[in-house]
Amino acid sequence: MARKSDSGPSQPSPDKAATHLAALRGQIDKLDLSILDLLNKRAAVAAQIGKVKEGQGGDVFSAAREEVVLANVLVANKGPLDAITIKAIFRELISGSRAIQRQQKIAYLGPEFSYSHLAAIQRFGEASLYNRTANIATVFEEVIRKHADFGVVPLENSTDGRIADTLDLFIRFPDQVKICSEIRLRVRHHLLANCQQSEVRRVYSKAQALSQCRNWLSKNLPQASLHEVASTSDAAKLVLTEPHVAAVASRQAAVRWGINVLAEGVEDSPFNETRFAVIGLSDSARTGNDKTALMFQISHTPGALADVLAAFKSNKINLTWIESFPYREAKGQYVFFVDFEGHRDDQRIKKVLAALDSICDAVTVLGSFPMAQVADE
Ligand SMILES: O=C(O)C(=O)C[C@]1(C(=O)O)C=C[C@@H](O)C=C1
Repeated sequence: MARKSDSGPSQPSPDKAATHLAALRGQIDKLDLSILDLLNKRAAVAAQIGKVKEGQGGDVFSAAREEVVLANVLVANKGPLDAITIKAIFRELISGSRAIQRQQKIAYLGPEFSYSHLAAIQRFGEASLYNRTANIATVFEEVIRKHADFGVVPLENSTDGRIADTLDLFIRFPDQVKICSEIRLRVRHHLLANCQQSEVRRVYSKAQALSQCRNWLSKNLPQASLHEVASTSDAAKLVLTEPHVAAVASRQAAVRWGINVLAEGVEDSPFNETRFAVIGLSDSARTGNDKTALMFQISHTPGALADVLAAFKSNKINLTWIESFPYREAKGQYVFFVDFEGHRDDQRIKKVLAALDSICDAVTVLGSFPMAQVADE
């Protein structure tokens, strides 16, 4: 008597499977053409919007509108594609729309594949033109001189706190640039090398990246010495020229220079994140889920800072960031930076800004912008 197979449901014959596969691929080919048609119909509408904006002298990039577009599709999405995939698809779609309207030039702190570059691509997609600069001051200057439409500058990271150069530049150029968008980038570091992990003798990276991976490196590469270089990209390039060398850098750097990823996610903190500001000549319209950034100076009198904080408290405004920064022009004076929930057009924010005007020696609104979610690089 023939024994029943215990290997589960019977498999279709190879011929049947091949026919089925071809039929499914045929469905995908047809769907792709429909999607392509819809993509170009959408792009044609975006081109018309571009003409309207041109007539009004409006900006191509609208951070507020892009938030709404993304929220609409994410709420409507029933899968099986996940939110990360939908976001990535729409990011590139919108990037393409902007390029049709007028290609946007984005200045960022280089080199290529620095985390500033990755953050810029997160926000502006592949269809924008990117202009790398040697320092953060040049990003500000490029925007002010209108050589770039926008600039991407780091504000703070979760391990080392504020980025002093950026805060200093907001003080040096008050009212000349505005923050129109923020980018929160989940920073993942990887160990890149073209030798075995046991053969690594030297590890290169930027100072912050080495400090963010210190525990992992001492546990997993006790035989290697650590060396600071100007950027994670420079570190990756050294892997190509020196033997027994590894770099702590991004996945994109590994792909760009054809280096193996020996270990992924070697950062010590699972919450390693850098927050960036997108600077332009104006800030963003209200979305209902916004933040505002400002800097202020107060007199050296008892309770002056407490009065400022009390104005936020009495208007029930949640602060999301506060930093004090030495003011170079006057010894012993400080400039305070705060971010809080709400848009400068909200009634309660207008109230608090009016209160700060009477308490502070100087107040500069750096901009209102949509509150960002953390994005994976
Ligand atoms: O709605 C607009 O203002 C558009 O230009 C369209 C669009 C989009 O593709 O959805 C493109 C660029 C803007 O930053 C926002 C949205």
